[in-house]
Amino acid sequence: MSWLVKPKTNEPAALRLRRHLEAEEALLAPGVFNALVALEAERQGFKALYFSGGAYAASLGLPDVGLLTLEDVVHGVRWVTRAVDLPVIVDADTGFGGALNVARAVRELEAVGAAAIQIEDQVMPKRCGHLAGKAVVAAEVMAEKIAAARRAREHLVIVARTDARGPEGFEAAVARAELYLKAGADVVFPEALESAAEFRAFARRVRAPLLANMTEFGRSPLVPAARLFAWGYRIVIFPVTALRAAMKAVEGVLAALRREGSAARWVPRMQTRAELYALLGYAAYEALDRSLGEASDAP
Ligand SMILES: C[C@](O)(C(=O)O)[C@H](CC(=O)O)C(=O)O
Repeated sequence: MSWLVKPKTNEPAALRLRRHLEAEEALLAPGVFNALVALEAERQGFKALYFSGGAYAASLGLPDVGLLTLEDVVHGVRWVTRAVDLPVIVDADTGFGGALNVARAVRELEAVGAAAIQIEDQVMPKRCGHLAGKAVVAAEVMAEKIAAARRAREHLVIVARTDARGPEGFEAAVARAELYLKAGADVVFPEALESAAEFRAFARRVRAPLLANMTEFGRSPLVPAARLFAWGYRIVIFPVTALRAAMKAVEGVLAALRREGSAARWVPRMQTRAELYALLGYAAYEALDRSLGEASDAP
Protein backbone atom coordinates (compact mmCIF):
# COMPACT_ATOMS: atom_id res chain seq x y z
CA MET A 1 0.00 0.00 0.00
CA SER A 2 1.17 3.45 -0.85
CA TRP A 3 3.59 5.56 1.14
CA LEU A 4 0.93 8.27 1.37
CA VAL A 5 -1.24 6.26 3.72
CA LYS A 6 1.12 3.77 5.29
CA PRO A 7 4.54 4.56 6.76
CA LYS A 8 7.42 2.52 5.34
CA THR A 9 9.99 0.51 7.24
CA ASN A 10 12.88 2.72 8.39
CA GLU A 11 15.61 0.21 7.62
CA PRO A 12 17.15 0.87 4.18
CA ALA A 13 16.01 -1.68 1.60
CA ALA A 14 19.63 -2.56 0.80
CA LEU A 15 20.21 -3.66 4.40
CA ARG A 16 17.10 -5.81 4.25
CA LEU A 17 18.35 -7.46 1.07
CA ARG A 18 21.74 -8.01 2.71
CA ARG A 19 20.06 -9.73 5.64
CA HIS A 20 18.22 -12.07 3.26
CA LEU A 21 21.51 -12.88 1.52
CA GLU A 22 23.43 -13.38 4.74
CA ALA A 23 20.72 -15.72 6.02
CA GLU A 24 21.14 -17.63 2.72
CA GLU A 25 17.45 -17.25 2.01
CA ALA A 26 16.09 -18.19 -1.40
CA LEU A 27 14.67 -15.14 -3.15
CA LEU A 28 12.27 -15.51 -6.05
CA ALA A 29 12.12 -12.08 -7.64
CA PRO A 30 9.52 -11.31 -10.30
CA GLY A 31 10.33 -8.59 -12.78
CA VAL A 32 8.28 -5.43 -12.40
CA PHE A 33 8.01 -2.46 -14.70
CA ASN A 34 5.59 -0.23 -12.83
CA ALA A 35 4.21 0.33 -9.34
CA LEU A 36 0.94 -1.51 -9.96
CA VAL A 37 2.70 -4.74 -10.90
CA ALA A 38 4.96 -4.27 -7.87
CA LEU A 39 1.89 -3.91 -5.62
CA GLU A 40 0.51 -7.19 -6.93
CA ALA A 41 3.86 -8.93 -6.37
CA GLU A 42 3.94 -7.61 -2.80
CA ARG A 43 0.35 -8.75 -2.22
CA GLN A 44 1.31 -12.24 -3.41
CA GLY A 45 4.05 -12.39 -0.78
CA PHE A 46 7.26 -12.10 -2.82
CA LYS A 47 10.20 -10.95 -0.70
CA ALA A 48 12.15 -9.05 -3.37
CA LEU A 49 11.52 -7.51 -6.80
CA TYR A 50 13.57 -7.13 -9.95
CA PHE A 51 13.19 -3.84 -11.82
CA SER A 52 13.80 -5.13 -15.34
CA GLY A 53 15.41 -2.81 -17.86
CA GLY A 54 13.97 -4.83 -20.73
CA ALA A 55 10.41 -4.83 -19.38
CA TYR A 56 10.57 -1.17 -18.36
CA ALA A 57 11.95 -0.12 -21.75
CA ALA A 58 9.24 -2.17 -23.49
CA SER A 59 6.58 -0.52 -21.33
CA LEU A 60 7.84 2.81 -22.69
CA GLY A 61 7.73 1.48 -26.26
CA LEU A 62 11.50 0.95 -26.56
CA PRO A 63 13.67 -2.09 -27.28
CA ASP A 64 16.26 -3.19 -24.70
CA VAL A 65 19.30 -1.69 -26.45
CA GLY A 66 20.56 0.72 -23.82
CA LEU A 67 18.40 3.72 -24.73
CA LEU A 68 17.18 4.38 -21.19
CA THR A 69 18.93 7.17 -19.34
CA LEU A 70 19.71 7.11 -15.63
CA GLU A 71 16.92 9.65 -15.11
CA ASP A 72 14.42 7.37 -16.90
CA VAL A 73 15.36 4.49 -14.64
CA VAL A 74 15.40 6.56 -11.44
CA HIS A 75 11.94 7.86 -12.32
CA GLY A 76 10.53 4.36 -12.81
CA VAL A 77 12.22 2.93 -9.72
CA ARG A 78 11.00 5.79 -7.53
CA TRP A 79 7.36 4.93 -8.26
CA VAL A 80 8.02 1.31 -7.37
CA THR A 81 9.89 1.99 -4.12
CA ARG A 82 7.18 4.45 -3.07
CA ALA A 83 4.48 1.89 -3.66
CA VAL A 84 5.93 -1.17 -1.97
CA ASP A 85 8.03 -1.98 1.04
CA LEU A 86 10.24 -4.60 -0.59
CA PRO A 87 13.90 -4.66 -1.66
CA VAL A 88 14.14 -3.80 -5.37
CA ILE A 89 17.09 -5.01 -7.48
CA VAL A 90 17.56 -2.48 -10.27
CA ASP A 91 18.81 -3.40 -13.72
CA ALA A 92 21.14 -0.52 -14.66
CA ASP A 93 22.35 -2.09 -17.93
CA THR A 94 26.01 -1.10 -18.49
CA GLY A 95 25.86 1.66 -15.87
CA PHE A 96 25.09 4.60 -18.20
CA GLY A 97 28.69 5.20 -19.26
CA GLY A 98 32.06 4.75 -17.56
CA ALA A 99 33.09 4.30 -13.94
CA LEU A 100 32.07 7.84 -12.95
CA ASN A 101 28.59 7.35 -14.40
CA VAL A 102 28.28 4.13 -12.43
CA ALA A 103 29.21 6.00 -9.24
CA ARG A 104 26.49 8.54 -9.95
CA ALA A 105 23.95 5.81 -10.74
CA VAL A 106 24.71 4.17 -7.39
CA ARG A 107 24.11 7.42 -5.49
CA GLU A 108 20.90 8.23 -7.36
CA LEU A 109 19.44 4.74 -7.03
CA GLU A 110 20.31 4.51 -3.36
CA ALA A 111 18.61 7.89 -2.84
CA VAL A 112 15.32 6.58 -4.26
CA GLY A 113 15.38 3.50 -2.05
CA ALA A 114 16.74 0.80 -4.37
CA ALA A 115 18.26 -2.24 -2.66
CA ALA A 116 20.67 -3.35 -5.38
CA ILE A 117 22.19 -2.16 -8.63
CA GLN A 118 22.95 -4.61 -11.40
CA ILE A 119 25.58 -3.69 -13.96
CA GLU A 120 26.71 -5.77 -16.90
CA ASP A 121 29.88 -6.06 -18.97
CA GLN A 122 28.45 -5.63 -22.47
CA VAL A 123 29.62 -2.99 -24.92
CA MET A 124 27.14 -0.36 -26.01
CA PRO A 125 24.72 -0.58 -27.68
CA LYS A 126 23.90 -3.46 -25.36
CA ARG A 127 21.43 -6.20 -26.23
CA CYS A 128 19.17 -8.57 -24.40
CA GLY A 129 21.61 -11.09 -22.93
CA HIS A 130 19.90 -13.93 -24.78
CA LEU A 131 20.47 -12.62 -28.30
CA ALA A 132 23.32 -13.45 -30.64
CA GLY A 133 25.93 -10.86 -31.59
CA LYS A 134 26.73 -9.60 -28.10
CA ALA A 135 30.20 -8.30 -27.24
CA VAL A 136 31.78 -7.68 -23.85
CA VAL A 137 34.17 -4.98 -22.70
CA ALA A 138 37.60 -5.91 -21.32
CA ALA A 139 37.19 -7.49 -17.90
CA GLU A 140 39.33 -4.72 -16.32
CA VAL A 141 36.94 -2.05 -17.61
CA MET A 142 34.05 -3.77 -15.88
CA ALA A 143 36.13 -4.33 -12.71
CA GLU A 144 36.74 -0.58 -12.61
CA LYS A 145 32.99 0.07 -12.77
CA ILE A 146 32.41 -2.34 -9.90
CA ALA A 147 35.12 -0.69 -7.83
CA ALA A 148 33.50 2.68 -8.53
CA ALA A 149 30.12 1.32 -7.42
CA ARG A 150 31.68 -0.06 -4.27
CA ARG A 151 33.20 3.31 -3.37
CA ALA A 152 30.03 5.25 -4.10
CA ARG A 153 27.56 3.04 -2.27
CA GLU A 154 26.42 3.35 1.28
CA HIS A 155 24.53 0.06 1.60
CA LEU A 156 23.47 -0.74 -1.97
CA VAL A 157 24.10 -4.35 -2.98
CA ILE A 158 26.21 -4.64 -6.14
CA VAL A 159 25.21 -7.30 -8.63
CA ALA A 160 27.81 -7.92 -11.35
CA ARG A 161 26.40 -9.50 -14.47
CA THR A 162 28.69 -11.10 -16.98
CA ASP A 163 27.53 -11.64 -20.53
CA ALA A 164 30.75 -13.48 -21.42
CA ARG A 165 29.22 -16.98 -21.76
CA GLY A 166 28.00 -16.30 -25.33
CA PRO A 167 30.93 -14.39 -26.84
CA GLU A 168 33.84 -15.90 -24.85
CA GLY A 169 32.59 -19.18 -23.35
CA PHE A 170 31.88 -20.69 -19.95
CA GLU A 171 35.44 -20.56 -18.58
CA ALA A 172 35.69 -16.86 -19.39
CA ALA A 173 32.43 -16.25 -17.52
CA VAL A 174 33.85 -18.01 -14.44
CA ALA A 175 37.12 -16.03 -14.63
CA ARG A 176 35.24 -12.76 -14.96
CA ALA A 177 33.01 -13.66 -11.99
CA GLU A 178 36.10 -14.13 -9.86
CA LEU A 179 37.61 -10.85 -10.97
CA TYR A 180 34.34 -8.98 -10.36
CA LEU A 181 34.08 -10.43 -6.85
CA LYS A 182 37.61 -9.23 -6.11
CA ALA A 183 36.67 -5.79 -7.40
CA GLY A 184 33.84 -5.65 -4.84
CA ALA A 185 30.73 -7.26 -6.29
CA ASP A 186 28.36 -8.74 -3.71
CA VAL A 187 26.42 -10.98 -6.10
CA VAL A 188 27.34 -12.53 -9.48
CA PHE A 189 24.82 -12.93 -12.30
CA PRO A 190 26.06 -15.30 -15.04
CA GLU A 191 23.88 -14.30 -17.98
CA ALA A 192 22.55 -16.74 -20.58
CA LEU A 193 24.12 -20.00 -19.40
CA GLU A 194 23.11 -22.63 -21.91
CA SER A 195 22.16 -25.74 -19.93
CA ALA A 196 21.11 -26.88 -16.47
CA ALA A 197 24.55 -28.51 -16.20
CA GLU A 198 26.19 -25.12 -16.75
CA PHE A 199 24.09 -23.53 -14.00
CA ARG A 200 25.17 -26.29 -11.66
CA ALA A 201 28.83 -26.15 -12.65
CA PHE A 202 28.92 -22.36 -12.30
CA ALA A 203 27.60 -22.62 -8.74
CA ARG A 204 30.23 -25.24 -7.92
CA ARG A 205 33.02 -23.07 -9.30
CA VAL A 206 31.98 -19.62 -8.05
CA ARG A 207 31.46 -19.66 -4.31
CA ALA A 208 29.55 -16.42 -3.84
CA PRO A 209 25.92 -15.29 -3.76
CA LEU A 210 24.60 -15.97 -7.26
CA LEU A 211 21.62 -14.78 -9.28
CA ALA A 212 19.97 -16.88 -12.00
CA ASN A 213 17.85 -15.42 -14.79
CA MET A 214 14.88 -17.56 -15.83
CA THR A 215 13.70 -15.40 -18.69
CA GLU A 216 11.41 -17.11 -21.19
CA PHE A 217 12.27 -17.57 -24.89
CA GLY A 218 15.98 -17.19 -24.17
CA ARG A 219 19.11 -19.35 -24.31
CA SER A 220 18.84 -20.74 -20.80
CA PRO A 221 16.54 -23.66 -20.02
CA LEU A 222 13.75 -22.87 -17.54
CA VAL A 223 15.16 -24.72 -14.54
CA PRO A 224 12.73 -24.81 -11.58
CA ALA A 225 13.79 -22.25 -8.94
CA ALA A 226 13.86 -24.94 -6.24
CA ARG A 227 16.67 -26.74 -8.13
CA LEU A 228 18.63 -23.54 -8.63
CA PHE A 229 18.32 -22.75 -4.92
CA ALA A 230 19.47 -26.29 -4.06
CA TRP A 231 22.56 -25.76 -6.25
CA GLY A 232 23.38 -22.58 -4.33
CA TYR A 233 21.73 -19.73 -6.25
CA ARG A 234 20.32 -17.14 -3.84
CA ILE A 235 18.20 -15.04 -6.19
CA VAL A 236 16.18 -16.25 -9.17
CA ILE A 237 14.64 -13.56 -11.36
CA PHE A 238 11.71 -13.79 -13.80
CA PRO A 239 12.35 -10.42 -15.43
CA VAL A 240 9.80 -10.21 -18.23
CA THR A 241 7.26 -12.86 -17.11
CA ALA A 242 4.53 -10.46 -15.91
CA LEU A 243 4.94 -8.19 -18.93
CA ARG A 244 4.70 -11.08 -21.38
CA ALA A 245 1.57 -12.48 -19.71
CA ALA A 246 -0.03 -9.04 -19.43
CA MET A 247 0.65 -8.18 -23.06
CA LYS A 248 -0.80 -11.46 -24.30
CA ALA A 249 -3.97 -10.63 -22.35
CA VAL A 250 -4.01 -7.08 -23.76
CA GLU A 251 -3.58 -8.47 -27.27
CA GLY A 252 -6.54 -10.81 -26.80
CA VAL A 253 -8.92 -8.33 -25.26
CA LEU A 254 -8.16 -5.59 -27.78
CA ALA A 255 -8.59 -8.01 -30.69
CA ALA A 256 -11.97 -9.08 -29.29
CA LEU A 257 -12.99 -5.47 -28.76
CA ARG A 258 -12.03 -4.54 -32.30
CA ARG A 259 -13.86 -7.56 -33.69
CA GLU A 260 -16.97 -7.48 -31.57
CA GLY A 261 -17.28 -3.84 -30.55
CA SER A 262 -17.62 -5.02 -26.97
CA ALA A 263 -15.37 -6.45 -24.27
CA ALA A 264 -18.29 -8.04 -22.40
CA ARG A 265 -17.06 -11.57 -23.11
CA TRP A 266 -13.77 -10.74 -21.44
CA VAL A 267 -15.21 -9.34 -18.22
CA PRO A 268 -14.89 -12.65 -16.31
CA ARG A 269 -11.15 -12.60 -17.12
CA MET A 270 -10.66 -9.01 -15.94
CA GLN A 271 -9.40 -7.72 -12.62
CA THR A 272 -12.56 -6.30 -11.06
CA ARG A 273 -12.94 -2.72 -9.92
CA ALA A 274 -13.05 -3.95 -6.31
CA GLU A 275 -9.84 -5.94 -6.79
CA LEU A 276 -8.03 -2.99 -8.34
CA TYR A 277 -9.17 -0.66 -5.56
CA ALA A 278 -8.15 -3.16 -2.90
CA LEU A 279 -4.68 -3.37 -4.47
CA LEU A 280 -4.38 0.40 -4.51
CA GLY A 281 -5.59 0.72 -0.92
CA TYR A 282 -8.37 3.01 -2.09
CA ALA A 283 -10.29 2.86 1.19
CA ALA A 284 -7.26 4.04 3.14
CA TYR A 285 -7.02 7.16 0.96
CA GLU A 286 -10.68 7.91 1.63
CA ALA A 287 -10.19 7.40 5.34
CA LEU A 288 -7.14 9.68 5.29
CA ASP A 289 -9.08 12.35 3.42
CA ARG A 290 -11.96 12.09 5.92
CA SER A 291 -9.68 12.34 8.91
CA LEU A 292 -7.89 15.36 7.42
CA GLY A 293 -11.30 16.98 6.88
CA GLU A 294 -12.32 16.24 10.46
CA ALA A 295 -9.04 17.68 11.76
CA SER A 296 -9.61 20.94 9.90
CA ASP A 297 -13.26 21.09 11.07
CA ALA A 298 -12.16 20.92 14.70
CA PRO A 299 -12.63 24.23 16.58
C1 LIG B 1 17.42 -9.43 -17.48
C2 LIG B 1 17.20 -8.50 -18.64
O1 LIG B 1 18.37 -7.72 -18.81
C3 LIG B 1 16.09 -7.51 -18.34
O2 LIG B 1 16.15 -6.42 -18.93
O3 LIG B 1 15.18 -7.80 -17.58
C4 LIG B 1 16.90 -9.23 -19.96
C5 LIG B 1 15.64 -10.06 -19.94
C6 LIG B 1 15.17 -10.50 -21.32
O4 LIG B 1 15.30 -9.75 -22.29
O5 LIG B 1 14.59 -11.57 -21.42
C7 LIG B 1 18.13 -10.05 -20.36
O6 LIG B 1 19.00 -9.50 -21.05
O7 LIG B 1 18.23 -11.23 -19.98
